[in-house]
Amino acid sequence: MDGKEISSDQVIAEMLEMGFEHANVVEALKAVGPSINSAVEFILTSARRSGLRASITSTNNSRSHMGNGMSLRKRDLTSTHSSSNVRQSSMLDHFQSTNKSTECKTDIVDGAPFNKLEVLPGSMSKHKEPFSDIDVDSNMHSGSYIVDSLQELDWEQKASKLLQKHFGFSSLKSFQKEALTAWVTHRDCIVLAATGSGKSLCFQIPALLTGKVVVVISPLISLMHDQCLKLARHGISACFLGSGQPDNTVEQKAMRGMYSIIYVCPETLLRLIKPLQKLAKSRGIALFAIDEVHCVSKWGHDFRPDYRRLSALRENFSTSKLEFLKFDIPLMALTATATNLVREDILKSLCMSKETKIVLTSFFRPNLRFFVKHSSTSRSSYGKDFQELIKIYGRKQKTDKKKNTFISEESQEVFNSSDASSISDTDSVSPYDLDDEQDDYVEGDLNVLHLKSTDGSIKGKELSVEYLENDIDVFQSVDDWDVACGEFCGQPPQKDWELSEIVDPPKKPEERLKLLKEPLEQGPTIIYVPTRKGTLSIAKYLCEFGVKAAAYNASLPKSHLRRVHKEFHENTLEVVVATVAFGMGIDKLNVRRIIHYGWPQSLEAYYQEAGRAGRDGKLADCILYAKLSRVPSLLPSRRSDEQLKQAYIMLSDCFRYGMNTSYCRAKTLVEYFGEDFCNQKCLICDVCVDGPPQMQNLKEEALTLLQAVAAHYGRSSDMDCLYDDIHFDTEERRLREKPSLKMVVRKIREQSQKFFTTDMLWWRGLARVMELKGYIREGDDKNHVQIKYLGPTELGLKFLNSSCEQALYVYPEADMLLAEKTRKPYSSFSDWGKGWADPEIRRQRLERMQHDRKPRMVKSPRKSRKRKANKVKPDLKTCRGRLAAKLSKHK
Ligand SMILES: Nc1ncnc2c1ncn2[C@@H]1O[C@H](COP(=O)(O)OP(=O)(O)OP(=O)(O)O)[C@@H](O)[C@H]1O
Ligand SMILES: [Mg+2]
Repeated sequence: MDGKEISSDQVIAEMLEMGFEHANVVEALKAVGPSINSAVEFILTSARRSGLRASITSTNNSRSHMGNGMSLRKRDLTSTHSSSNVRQSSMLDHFQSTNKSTECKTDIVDGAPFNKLEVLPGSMSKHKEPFSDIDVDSNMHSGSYIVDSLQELDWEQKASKLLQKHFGFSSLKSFQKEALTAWVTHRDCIVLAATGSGKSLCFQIPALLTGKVVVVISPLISLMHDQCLKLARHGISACFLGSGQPDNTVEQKAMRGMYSIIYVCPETLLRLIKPLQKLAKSRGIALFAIDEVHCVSKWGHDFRPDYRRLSALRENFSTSKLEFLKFDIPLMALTATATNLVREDILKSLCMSKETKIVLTSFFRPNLRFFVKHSSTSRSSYGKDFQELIKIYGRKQKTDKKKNTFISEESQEVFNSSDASSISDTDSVSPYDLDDEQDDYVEGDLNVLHLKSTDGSIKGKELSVEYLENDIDVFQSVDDWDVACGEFCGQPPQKDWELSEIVDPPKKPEERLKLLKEPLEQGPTIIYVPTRKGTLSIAKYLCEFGVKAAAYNASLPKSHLRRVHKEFHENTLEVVVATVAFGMGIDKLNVRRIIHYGWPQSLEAYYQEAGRAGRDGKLADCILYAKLSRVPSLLPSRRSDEQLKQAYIMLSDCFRYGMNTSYCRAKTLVEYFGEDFCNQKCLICDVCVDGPPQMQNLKEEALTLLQAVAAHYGRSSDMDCLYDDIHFDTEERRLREKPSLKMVVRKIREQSQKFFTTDMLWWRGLARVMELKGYIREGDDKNHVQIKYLGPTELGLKFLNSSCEQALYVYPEADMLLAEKTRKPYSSFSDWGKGWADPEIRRQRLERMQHDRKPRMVKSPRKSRKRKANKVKPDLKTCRGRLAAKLSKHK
């Protein structure tokens, strides 16, 4: 008996579910009685004895008997397969998950790592031998098995059963079905599905369906660890390999086929090609899944060079390389954030087949409410910005700091030792927010400046520790995780899914509108900040108000980080204030708010982080607090020239997202990823709720700006334009060929009565709008987040020249509105106001303002030298030559 009384019917039912044929089971029961173990043993040995012929016959019989799944058949099964042989691995899962045998009962210690595979049922022991010893039929290969067994079993039905049994879900989502259908038909597949939509199941199910191994390539040890832990809870054995794996026997065991799912980082995978080829021959590899596949692409937001080398998968696991394969082992690439460009790059870099199936789900998450709010994101704005959080989570009185601070003592020390004074306290819109030099530097909030090297990359030693999260794999070393044993036994599935109720997010507009009236349910908040210091400072602030908050960044002690993870998952922590190190794959259902406190570096990163909210389908908020008056800067990272350029483009897209006032936020986001958003609006973001601002006819302003630009390039004289009064003297033109926005606005203010009080910030917005309309272009060949040096376009010149009366109605953007709001009410009657009317006084004032200006950052001597060198007056001959060339070019 298998540890307890069990009837023949039960044994038959269990074994049928495991995939054995009815006839074989009945025969086995006749021979050994109602014992699953003995019956399995009997079938396996008799199959081996009879040269596997019998099982083929029965497979065919059962196929006709079951009569389903035939449409999936791609090729004839000419080889001999040992269904029993391959099903041994299903058995492994089965025993681990159902805990039916006495042996299993002793093996599985609740919550403890699974380290006693050696004492699994006797039938398994053959497969515990080193792979060189495995008795493998050379005709048995992963591909034909999949087709064979899945046809006979109706994979959809079987998958549903497994889903219910292991995960407690009633059905596969349609995109999961699509991805699995591609896999069943041996096709490569790219799965592009929203964050939290359930991509992992697409590669977990194949392991359960076939009993073969699924190899998952993942970028972070923490992510692998997290997933292994979850799988174990759902009764699926898994392990992760790589530098973070403390137990060196795990790798050998994995290569012998003892885990259903193996997580590896790309480097490890490349090292293990040979053993994996042997594994493909022995237990079989059902699938290679490349999770977070956007890491492959240089155009993505989280490029990892090692991911590019994963083309080795196609090279080494194809029919041309491995004779025993009948088709290439399928690749499944998964991500939540890939633009069209990134998708193309993935296909090419991984050498995916021409028939690759692209499974695309909507990126739209109807239960997420997006907001953008202006804030200086400095200490002085905490009170205003976190008022709501304190109201929700805070205890009644300001509490004893020490008692309630969820920052470990070590991190407290880090905080105390940091120079808090370096955190800017200003909340006002400064006329210097548009800093001419800003984009030449990589700078941050904390006055920490880092120069790029001449090749555009950033030297390692010059990187600030404040921002390094992108360059550090937070948990990549052995010490980082207290993993007593890096293997995860499939324990009997626990019904922990019942703890969190998952609802279908509202799809219909009326349902979404209803959300507006609903308060957010209870649940934790994650605040993402760009700097490590910021995490400490905000967490400390919140703790002082009794909020259970904790900081999380890569510099903090690992014990603290582990505690934060644990308490966050256990709902003990209310707010985690983190850098991007609190990273990919955080899968907690009830996160109610994701707050970004400072500009993210790309919309991809933003959407991925924001996507951690509301995975239970209930309403959740994604709020971006950013200093809208300031053009964001790139955080330091090692980048090639090409990557730097791309990084600027992505940051610029993100900046535009923040500046937008008229286009639904959700629509912007999903369209960014190439999706046609079928809804006009999400109805619940700030733009949809508040409505766009009133359109303004800015024709005069636009013409004035164009006129000033054209004048600089010497184009106004040959044109019949209305605004001929703005001119640059030739000296100015000679000294600086490219007119910066600042310079142009200064000219406009000086020479046009009407515009002398207008704010720089306002013109910045207009310049961006005009760039989008194609009237002006960036006149510099360097990278900028926002148009900086203005150049006219043909379309712009046409517009300038046209005598058409048509108005130019545009929606003012966020910076323009901000400028209007903070506009100083200069009265034309005040002395100050009158002074501005006088060109000489105005010139003096502007000059004084330039002088009074405090340096915003420590500028490196090297850069200053460069700038000085730029200012050296060129000789007359050179200037004339340049001007002549320019004019002839324009004519
Ligand atoms: N068929 C299903 N029915 C109901 N819930 C599901 C289903 N498939 C997956 N889920 C649940 O969806 C949640 C998210 O799953 P998963 O971590 O795989 O998401 P993901 O798409 O990989 O997200 P990310 O992009 O953040 O990695 C999990 O809690 C999972 O249990
Ligand atoms: Mg995932």
